[in-house]
Amino acid sequence: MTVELRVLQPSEWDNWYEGLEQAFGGVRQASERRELIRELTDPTRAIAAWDGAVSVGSAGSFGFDVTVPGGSLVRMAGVSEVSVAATHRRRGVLTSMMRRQLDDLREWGEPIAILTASEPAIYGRFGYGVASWQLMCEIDTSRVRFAEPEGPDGITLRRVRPADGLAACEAIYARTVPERPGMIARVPGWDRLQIMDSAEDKAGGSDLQCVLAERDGETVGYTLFRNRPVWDNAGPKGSIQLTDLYGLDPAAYSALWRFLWGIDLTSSITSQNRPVDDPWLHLVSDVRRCDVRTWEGLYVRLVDVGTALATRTYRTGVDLVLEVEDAFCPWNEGRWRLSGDSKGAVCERTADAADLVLSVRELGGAYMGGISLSSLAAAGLVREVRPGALAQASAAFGSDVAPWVPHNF
Ligand SMILES: CC(=O)SCCNC(=O)CCNC(=O)[C@H](O)C(C)(C)COP(=O)(O)OP(=O)(O)OC[C@H]1O[C@@H](n2cnc3c(N)ncnc32)[C@H](O)[C@@H]1OP(=O)(O)O
Repeated sequence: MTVELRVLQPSEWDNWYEGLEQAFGGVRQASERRELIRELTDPTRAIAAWDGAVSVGSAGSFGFDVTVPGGSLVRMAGVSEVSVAATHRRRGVLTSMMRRQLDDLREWGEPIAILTASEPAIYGRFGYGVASWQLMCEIDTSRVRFAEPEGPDGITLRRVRPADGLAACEAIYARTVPERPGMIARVPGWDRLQIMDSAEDKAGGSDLQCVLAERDGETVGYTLFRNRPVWDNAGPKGSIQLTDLYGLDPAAYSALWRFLWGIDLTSSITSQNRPVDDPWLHLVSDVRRCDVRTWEGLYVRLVDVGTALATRTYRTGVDLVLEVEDAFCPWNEGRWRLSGDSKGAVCERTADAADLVLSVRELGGAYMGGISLSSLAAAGLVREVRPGALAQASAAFGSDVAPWVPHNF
């Protein structure tokens, strides 16, 4: 077997994408979704692995602007479309594509790569660290009360067709992007993916539904969801499957949750991906009956440690030397002095003694402010050399708002 890696040619896209679909189980996606993905895929950023004329591997990336702690947007490579044919697995094809991709990103001057993984065991070896958790829930709305704060909110709700409400929803989404690390600014085209409504998206549920929250004629929030009607011997037991819910203020946010809670003939709300500090957790009468679970969400890989650490700000002042281990990208190895605060940062090579020793994977994990360096140290993954350095670094890297990635890619 000789596998050759090449940049994808547009004419090869069908072959390449079919290989990807095969690797994920062989179910062909709806043509509308396929065509949109084709449009969104930049072939010049996509790696194709070929065994003769057969496409046996894929690895793409999208250029995204992502919020980092402090609120600014930083260009990152959103790695996706990764697959190796079942006939060619466990022979190093993925490893060779990851090698090529990280070399390319370095050459293109893109200091950070991010992804969400199909399985947690895959990407740590390439220097990706878990940088956020996401919350899943199944709320028993027949037993759990939504204890909304009292007071007039002036909110009215309006149901619209998702396509008709898209511009208003996207305007709300855009306003929330700078408020939370990990949020990805929408690139034109990706908004259409949000309201795609093929049979595979519905999976037994209704068409996608959209409700806008408005105050004085201004949109101040929205929710996208499906209703999945279920009846059993005891009567109706439908479920609301929540896709999106954003409110610009507490009143708009609560009004949307209250609305979902009260939909007749349903007794649960489920979501696969909410932030771990979602405010509704404080507004329910019985959080145990909300069946809250967590998954790891975003993975971060610092491609160029110096540039990456200098592109975010720090919650408190920091001035210390990090000794970084990075076997897969050895150009990052060695000691870096990081000095910064809430206004900006500098990170440069130094010959000074190390204050903290850690691998690039842990540094990527801590980058978005949601995984504390102290907890990584407690796990034995960060070593404090100078007493006090860990507390200083952990406070500086942290974020008040948990990182979260609601944007699929
Ligand atoms: C960002 C995204 O797109 S996530 C989507 C990832 N794609 C999928 O999950 C689709 C289904 N799976 C696949 O296509 C393939 O199994 C891949 C892409 C995950 C792995 O491809 P392979 O070519 O088999 O990986 P490769 O041979 O380079 O493996 C490198 C190492 O990772 C390990 N590894 C690879 N995949 C997995 C896995 N799913 N679980 C655990 N270990 C894994 C290998 O055992 C190997 O370990 P070793 O170095 O200790 O021997």
